Amino acid sequence: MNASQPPPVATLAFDGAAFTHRGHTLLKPTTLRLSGCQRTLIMGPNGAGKSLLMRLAHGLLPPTSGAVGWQGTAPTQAMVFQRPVLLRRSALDNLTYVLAINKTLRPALNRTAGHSISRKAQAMQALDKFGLAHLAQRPARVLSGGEQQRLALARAWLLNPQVLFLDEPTSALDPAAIKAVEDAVLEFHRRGTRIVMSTHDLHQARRLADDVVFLHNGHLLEHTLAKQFFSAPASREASAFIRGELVW
Ligand SMILES: Nc1ncnc2c1ncn2[C@@H]1O[C@H](COP(=O)(O)OP(=O)(O)OP(=O)(O)O)[C@@H](O)[C@H]1O
Repeated sequence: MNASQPPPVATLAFDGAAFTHRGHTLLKPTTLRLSGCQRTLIMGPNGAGKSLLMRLAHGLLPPTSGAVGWQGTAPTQAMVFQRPVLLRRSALDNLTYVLAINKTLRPALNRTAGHSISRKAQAMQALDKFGLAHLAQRPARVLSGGEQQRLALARAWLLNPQVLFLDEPTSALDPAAIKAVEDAVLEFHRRGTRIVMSTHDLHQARRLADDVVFLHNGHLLEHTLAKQFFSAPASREASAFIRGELVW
């Protein structure tokens, strides 16, 4: 293996993992393997269980039965939500805070010509990368939806995660902001980050997916290569969803 290549990412395993709340099984027993450094898109109509699956995968929720875990060393992870969770501070301070509390950071940002650079300078680099440098002093919570999402991505960028989870990150954004998020996702992936992202946007999935996990009503119906999913889906529900006929 080339010394500059990132180490392979461990496999995420769902073994009969289910989530039940007040007697309702919202995610039926699910067995799934997510391996390799792919871009996996979790798809399905509203209420299918996409966010639940993402939260179980990222460890934010424990399954009520079955198991979810990494085979091998758990990778470093970050998650970007539909509505970013930002601190009541400036955009810049949201990033310097992350730098202060985390030890594993993007190495290229830690050094300039062999010298370490300040947290503020690293945060400014990340803001600049995501087109937010002019908004550094603006309170994060008054930024527009698209700007907040880019700030969330800049924060994730600083963490240099091996796996990035994104839960419908573009559902409230306009086309230009959607493109900015998609470009960022592609760049994360180019730099060696595994992507697991939920969306109900078929066009977006066609643009981004290597493989697709399709959920309907809490059931995992398909996990297949994107090409196959879009050309010859195996389930009736996925066929209807691709034709735009399956609303929920
Ligand atoms: N923590 C929770 N406790 C109770 N019910 C939940 C919880 N999380 C999700 N649900 C319910 O589980 C079902 C699936 O929700 P989920 O948010 O995973 O769907 P989704 O596929 O992400 O939908 P959307 O596209 O609308 O965001 C919904 O009926 C939701 O109300």
